[in-house]
Amino acid sequence: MATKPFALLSVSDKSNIIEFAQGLIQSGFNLLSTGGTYRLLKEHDVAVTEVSDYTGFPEMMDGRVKTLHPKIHGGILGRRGTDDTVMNSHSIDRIDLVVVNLYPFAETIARANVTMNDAIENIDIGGPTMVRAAAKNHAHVGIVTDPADYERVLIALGDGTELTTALRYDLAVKAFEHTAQYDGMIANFLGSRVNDTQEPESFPRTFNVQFEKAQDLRYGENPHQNAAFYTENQSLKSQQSSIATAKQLQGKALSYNNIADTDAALECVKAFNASACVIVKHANPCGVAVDQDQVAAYKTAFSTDPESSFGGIIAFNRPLTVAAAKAIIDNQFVEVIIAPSIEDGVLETTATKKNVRVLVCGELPAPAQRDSQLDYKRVNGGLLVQEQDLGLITANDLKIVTDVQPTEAQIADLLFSWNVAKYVKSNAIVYAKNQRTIGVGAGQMSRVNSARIAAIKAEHAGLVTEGAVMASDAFFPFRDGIDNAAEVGISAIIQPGGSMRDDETIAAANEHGIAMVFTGMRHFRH
Ligand SMILES: NC(=O)c1ncn([C@@H]2O[C@H](COP(=O)(O)O)[C@@H](O)[C@H]2O)c1NC=O
Repeated sequence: MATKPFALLSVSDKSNIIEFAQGLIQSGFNLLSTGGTYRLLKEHDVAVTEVSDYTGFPEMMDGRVKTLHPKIHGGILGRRGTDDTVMNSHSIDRIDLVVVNLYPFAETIARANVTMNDAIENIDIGGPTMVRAAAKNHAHVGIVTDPADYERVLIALGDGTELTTALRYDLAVKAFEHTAQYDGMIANFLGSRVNDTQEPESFPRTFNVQFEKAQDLRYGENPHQNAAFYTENQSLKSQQSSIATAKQLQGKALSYNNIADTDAALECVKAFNASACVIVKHANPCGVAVDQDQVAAYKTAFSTDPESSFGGIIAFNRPLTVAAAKAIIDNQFVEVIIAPSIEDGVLETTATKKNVRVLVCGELPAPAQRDSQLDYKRVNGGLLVQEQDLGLITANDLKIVTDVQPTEAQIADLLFSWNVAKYVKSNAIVYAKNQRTIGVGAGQMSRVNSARIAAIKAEHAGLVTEGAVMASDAFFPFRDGIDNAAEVGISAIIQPGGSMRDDETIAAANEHGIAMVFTGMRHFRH
């Protein structure tokens, strides 16, 4: 029987494995390794025994069977103290540390034109078996699945081969999280195809995604609700900027509602190519403006609805300037400011209101380049899953349906208001002029009431609706919405069209001399 325990190294991602192996030898381990890992270590003069020499069985079936042997699994799973006799009688040595990372299934299925055979061959079997065995026996065995842990494991080992109970437990939880995510990915891939076909046919039969806790929250939407913020598992996470990638540079801890509203503001500001400012309150944009001058963009957005902007969330799609930060801090109570980055000096400016949360999220993708993510909505006892609404409309997509043709300036404002309406809860009505909102009517159960509210808000803010354009996130079921728009002086309307009474709304627009365009795309948001 070996006096020193074994560490078994079998890794697909071989980064830093040589240094780690050398460190393990110094700590007092003998090393066991599978083919590819063994060869790499040998090439670097690391003393190591090949698993096949130890078990007496060659690796076979193109690597499908390498470590699946009682001498390996007995060495990992044997209960020290309880199973010593049986281990001795079968010449099974202790394997006290298992270092495994799995076949790259995620990378394989992400490749264009991946074949089903490639995917199947990249389903690791022996690796997860060892990972789960070691994690189960964490009372005695350490399991390392992430090269990022090599350093802390070597430090913890020092000159010995024992890890603390706490570290073994932590590594075991991480190992089960790793295999759960790995198997979830496989189930999603196979479960969204029928009969071994290459192309996905549908959403998977079971929906398996892993979210990692980013932070505990003080409470949820209300103080009597516990809450936490989870972000998508690293391997699935989009690389694009989002609330999940954002870094907080100053201010109080983010609340549940802050995170939800910041997401709404950031996703809305991403819709604009030009420099824009979006102010969100209770998940709805209450002021939006496009202006190269960031201070002007902020001031104009704010002036749409100063009352609602109080305690709002403000998002920019350009680096935050000192001047814009100062304009905000001097002007209003704000919960969160988020921008791709900040200029030098911004934090000195915002520090005067130290509770204000300042976040940077990294450069934003162009509107047409946004990653397609899935949207989830929990219902009691279930989950609704859909593709994110990233539908884009350009001037070329617009169908002019009235006698009056919109001018170029009106088309620009129609598209602006359409972009805002997409981020306003339905029924959504947005009045806009000169690339700024004039009034936003959100979340009403009848469309005409949203239109009335947009007009009331404009009046309240001292803004003129005469000559403004109007966006409606869905078609007008009756002509009353158009009549209402005419009453407040709306000059052009953008809406999806598609109602059985489109003729009536077109006739109403013609009667009032309003230009109207159809997008053919609806943007309900609940
Ligand atoms: N089949 C087995 O018994 C087996 N044992 C370990 N592996 C995997 O083989 C990989 C390492 O292989 P190599 O050292 O040959 O490069 C690791 O990702 C490990 O998880 C196996 N491969 C697949 O199941």
